[in-house]
Amino acid sequence: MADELLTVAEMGRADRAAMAAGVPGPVLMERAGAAVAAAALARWSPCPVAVLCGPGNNGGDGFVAAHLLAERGWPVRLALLGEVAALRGDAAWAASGWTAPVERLETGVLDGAGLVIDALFGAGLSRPLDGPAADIVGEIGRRALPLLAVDVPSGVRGDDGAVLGCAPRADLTVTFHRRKPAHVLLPGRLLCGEVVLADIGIPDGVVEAIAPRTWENGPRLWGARYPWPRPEGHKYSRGHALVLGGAVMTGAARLAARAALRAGAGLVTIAAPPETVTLYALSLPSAIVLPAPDGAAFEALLDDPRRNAVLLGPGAGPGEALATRVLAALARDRSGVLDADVFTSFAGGLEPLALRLHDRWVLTPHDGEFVRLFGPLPGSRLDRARAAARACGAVVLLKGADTVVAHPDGRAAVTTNAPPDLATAGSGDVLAGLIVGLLAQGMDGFDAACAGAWLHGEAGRAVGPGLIAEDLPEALPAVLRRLKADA
Ligand SMILES: NC(=O)C1=CN([C@@H]2O[C@H](COP(=O)(O)OP(=O)(O)OC[C@H]3O[C@@H](n4cnc5c(N)ncnc54)[C@H](O)[C@@H]3O)[C@@H](O)[C@H]2O)[C@@H](O)CC1
Ligand SMILES: Nc1ncnc2c1ncn2[C@@H]1O[C@H](COP(=O)(O)OP(=O)(O)O)[C@@H](O)[C@H]1O
Ligand SMILES: [K+]
Repeated sequence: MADELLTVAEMGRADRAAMAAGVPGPVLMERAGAAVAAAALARWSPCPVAVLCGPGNNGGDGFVAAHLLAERGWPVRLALLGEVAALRGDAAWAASGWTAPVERLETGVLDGAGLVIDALFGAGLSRPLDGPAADIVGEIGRRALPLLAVDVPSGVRGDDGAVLGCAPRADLTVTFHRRKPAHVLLPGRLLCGEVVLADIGIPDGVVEAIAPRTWENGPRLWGARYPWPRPEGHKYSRGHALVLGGAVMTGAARLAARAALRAGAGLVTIAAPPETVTLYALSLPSAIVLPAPDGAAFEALLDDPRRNAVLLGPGAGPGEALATRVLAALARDRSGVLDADVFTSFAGGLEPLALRLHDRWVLTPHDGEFVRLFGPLPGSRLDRARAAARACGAVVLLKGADTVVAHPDGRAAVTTNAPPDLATAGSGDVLAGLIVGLLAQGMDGFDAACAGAWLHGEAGRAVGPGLIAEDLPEALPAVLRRLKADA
């Protein structure tokens, strides 16, 4: 499945470009409807079907699919929101191929149905569902009917996966040409069920011309630049990460350091408060643990240019001391990750960071931390992460079930492989460690954030139920072995 995600406007451009290149609208609609019918035939045994059509082209796809399923002998009832006479363009053409009755959109059309095809609204959804459309969506849920959604479950907004009014939960969603953000962002992703991407013959070259800026996160995005160890390499050629260790919450930096080592950093130094040196050293034999009693000692560690990537925040404790160390790291030519307590330390005061950040730094806030630093930005998680990256000049990774990575230049990726088992204390520290480990090996900020989030998700899946954060670094070798085998 292609990784690019098209906005509704970009998909409209793709449709128009295809038509301009000589593929007529009805041909696109015929192929879209045929893909819907094929998906129904592939997944369900013949059964009575209720096809629910809306007033636009999404409804047009429904008319085509209804016709093809009826041709195959499936008992089909079709109901339309509005009047046939009001249909325009390709949808009117599609309706003309349906000679059986067109029913009014009422819940009675669901009686006896073994499958519902939802072709009410797709890309054209412009306001919350109400009236008969909302009634029937509610009834589909109450009756728990199997559902195939055309393009998106009706009520889900294509650009951000938000639900306008209400939307049904589909078992299968058939979408066309490329997926939309709604197929990967929550809650849309959860309402789509399985997503099938159908080729409707939009010519090669259309996507390249549109040059989309959003992707599903996965190895195809960054795998070619993954920093596998080279035969002639040595530990000094694999980067050296410096992790600021806290005095009280020592687990966070320990998890992060371990993850940085597992990600392949050649060396990891933990800058530790003197009284904690033994603790850090005993629990992490492969890390270097050095005492850093004050800011000057930390700066001395930073001054060694071999320590090329820095992680600050996990377990560090918020406040002036952390803020000073962050600014010291940013004053040097390093890459790094800012996480956790950094966001509290700079709450409401982005400017000192924004002045110094650049795109070899990655900020990894969860939603709460994000608001603390960037304020309540409007829009979807994609919009907010993009706006934040632009505002601070660094890569922003907004954590959650649908983690978004955004670059200041507008590129963004949505991570879809993370299981909810990752929602456990310390899991974010591991993520920060993975990213700093990849940065130390020379990956750029966007690649490192995307790769780190994806590896984190895969490690989470490998462990599954019962996962605790300590398991994640240990799960990494098997994940990396598979990644390398597939490369
Ligand atoms: N050539 C094309 O443009 C193609 C379009 N395709 C299909 O066409 C769909 C997009 O078609 P449209 O742009 O016509 O949009 P839709 O069919 O999604 O809906 C547009 C219509 O619904 C009305 N509407 C929007 N929200 C409403 C609400 N909440 N309550 C009541 N009415 C509402 C609008 O006023 C408009 O009349 C895609 O999702 C896809 O399924 C496919 O056939 C492939 C080719
Ligand atoms: N429901 C979920 N599904 C998938 N991943 C999740 C979910 N909730 C949280 N996560 C992931 O778990 C990690 C939690 O990080 P964070 O909130 O910083 O925890 P901590 O500070 O305890 O380490 C993040 O990578 C986040 O994306
Ligand atoms: K739909």
